[in-house]
Amino acid sequence: MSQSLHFVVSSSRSPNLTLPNRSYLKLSPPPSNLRFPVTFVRRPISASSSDVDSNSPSKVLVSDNGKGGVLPATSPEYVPPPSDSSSIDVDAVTEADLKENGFRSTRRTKLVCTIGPATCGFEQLEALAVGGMNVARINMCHGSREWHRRVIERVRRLNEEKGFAVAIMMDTEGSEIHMGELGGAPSAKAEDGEIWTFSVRAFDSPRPERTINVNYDGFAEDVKVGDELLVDGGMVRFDVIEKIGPDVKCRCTDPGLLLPRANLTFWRDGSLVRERNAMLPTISSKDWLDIDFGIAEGVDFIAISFVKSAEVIKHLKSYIAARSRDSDIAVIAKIESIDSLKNLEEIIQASDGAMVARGDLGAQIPLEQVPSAQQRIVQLCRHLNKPVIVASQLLESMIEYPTPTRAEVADVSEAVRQRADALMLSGESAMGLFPEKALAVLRSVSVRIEKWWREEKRHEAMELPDIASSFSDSISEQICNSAAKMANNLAVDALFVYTKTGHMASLLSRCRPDCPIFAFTSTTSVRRRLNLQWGLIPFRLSFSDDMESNLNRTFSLLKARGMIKSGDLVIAVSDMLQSIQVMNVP
Ligand SMILES: Nc1ncnc2c1ncn2[C@@H]1O[C@H](COP(=O)(O)OP(=O)(O)OP(=O)(O)O)[C@@H](O)[C@H]1O
Ligand SMILES: CC(=O)C(=O)O
Ligand SMILES: [K+]
Ligand SMILES: [Mg+2]
Repeated sequence: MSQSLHFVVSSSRSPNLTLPNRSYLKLSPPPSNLRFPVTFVRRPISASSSDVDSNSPSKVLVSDNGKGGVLPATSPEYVPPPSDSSSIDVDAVTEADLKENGFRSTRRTKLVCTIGPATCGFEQLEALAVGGMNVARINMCHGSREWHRRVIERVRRLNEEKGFAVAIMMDTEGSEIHMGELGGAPSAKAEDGEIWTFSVRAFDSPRPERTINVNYDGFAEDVKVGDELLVDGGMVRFDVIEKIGPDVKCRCTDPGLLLPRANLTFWRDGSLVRERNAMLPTISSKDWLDIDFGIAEGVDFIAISFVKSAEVIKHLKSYIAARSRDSDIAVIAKIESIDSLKNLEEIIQASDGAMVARGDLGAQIPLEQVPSAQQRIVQLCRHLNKPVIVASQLLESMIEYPTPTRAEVADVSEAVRQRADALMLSGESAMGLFPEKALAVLRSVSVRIEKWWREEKRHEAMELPDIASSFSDSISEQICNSAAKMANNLAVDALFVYTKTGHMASLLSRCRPDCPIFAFTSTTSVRRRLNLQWGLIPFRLSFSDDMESNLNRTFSLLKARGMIKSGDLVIAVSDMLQSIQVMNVP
């Protein structure tokens, strides 16, 4: 195509217009059944180089060497272009990836890293960002607020100084039952047959031998002699043998390492016991203080642990809306309890995203039910257009070893094949010996499985249900579905979406198209949030309502930085003008 083909479907938002339920737009012949004006224009789109910010440096920081390794940063003094109206913000890693590997091999699956003692330094955080971390997660179960504040500060500085858009996710502690600290010890070993005391009493240090504090006051009343007590979902097991007031004596039946603040569950006749602890609030008083902290620090996501119902999500969202200036903190529901599975659809509907928190989920339902629960949650999230994270033990052995087990690679592959939005590292990045290597494994497995899926055309003919709640939403949804389908049929190089709130970008992402989606948005907070969603490459760019000038500017800016070239075929949509445009980059 030497000349660009440019067609616009425009509609006013008149409610009298009816859009056929699923009418995919075809290039030729023009659709005759659409009842709003359709214009086809054949004309080249011209780009003027005067728009290019001549100051934008486009030095390459790093790149993937195609074997899953990272080439070292060559330019530590890299300064990103200034965020003024004439520039476009994208990080150096994405830029290098696009230039060197082309659009097709960009990674679509996003990566979340839990930050802990192994990764909290500036250089360590930078290494993770360079290695592809899209979201940094801080877990309020561990560390002080001051510790978390410093991590947030460093991530923000990294974004400002190096042009990254790493988002921050704060994860609440929740009212789970867990052990206390081990008096400063990193762990304690429980041996087979040993008698340990679990008590709601707090102890002065040093902690009495073989004694563990439990954070839940009702513990001794809820458990019964004969119950089985599981630490961290079964890493260590005890039988309850005697109750003496606040103390519960237990015999170790599966020896292992007890870690500070490890999660505790108790089981009776093969099922999880949910006595009064089932009445514990999802958001504890400590969680509310942490949430206030998160709002004040302007985190991008708040993940709520042990969600039981949609009500708590709605409650938190209204709390955030009342307190946060732009109320743009997204709420992620962690699916890790039996109740959350019972109320799954309502919970996901009320949330801005979900996490398959397999660690605690596997301590609440039989392990063999976790894979089907994962598949159900991932599918439902995609149907409802909510980003979904698959979390816990993806590369657990890499806490200690530099290579993963084959089974772990297969597990990561399965999550990628399910087209989850994001994969998460927990202990691997928080306290493991090989955080960067673990991240590199997630990256290379993602890229490889995504490619395999495209080559084999393994995309299931997934009919996405209509989810729009208004007529204008319905137009957006149909446009995105059609644009994604056209992008696959025409094998375009990239989809462009100009979006203020990110909604159109997420609708495109939901279709999981073969090509990457360049999402242009004018605010840095929306850019960071889009970083959690499958296939989106978020750019910050100020743009107008005039799509032609937006496109011309974008082409000039991206061409000047070598990120696209003349002849690339692009489909563009926007949430200002409801249109689909197909064109070659001039
Ligand atoms: N901020 C921190 N300070 C110290 N250790 C941490 C921190 N964050 C995580 N860790 C360590 O990494 C491990 C894994 O982290 P992760 O966030 O998965 O926590 P978790 O305790 O398993 O609970 P959750 O169910 O909330 O994920 C923790 O058990 C803890 O040992
Ligand atoms: C991530 C988390 O909370 C879990 O897997 O339990
Ligand atoms: K947590
Ligand atoms: Mg959990």
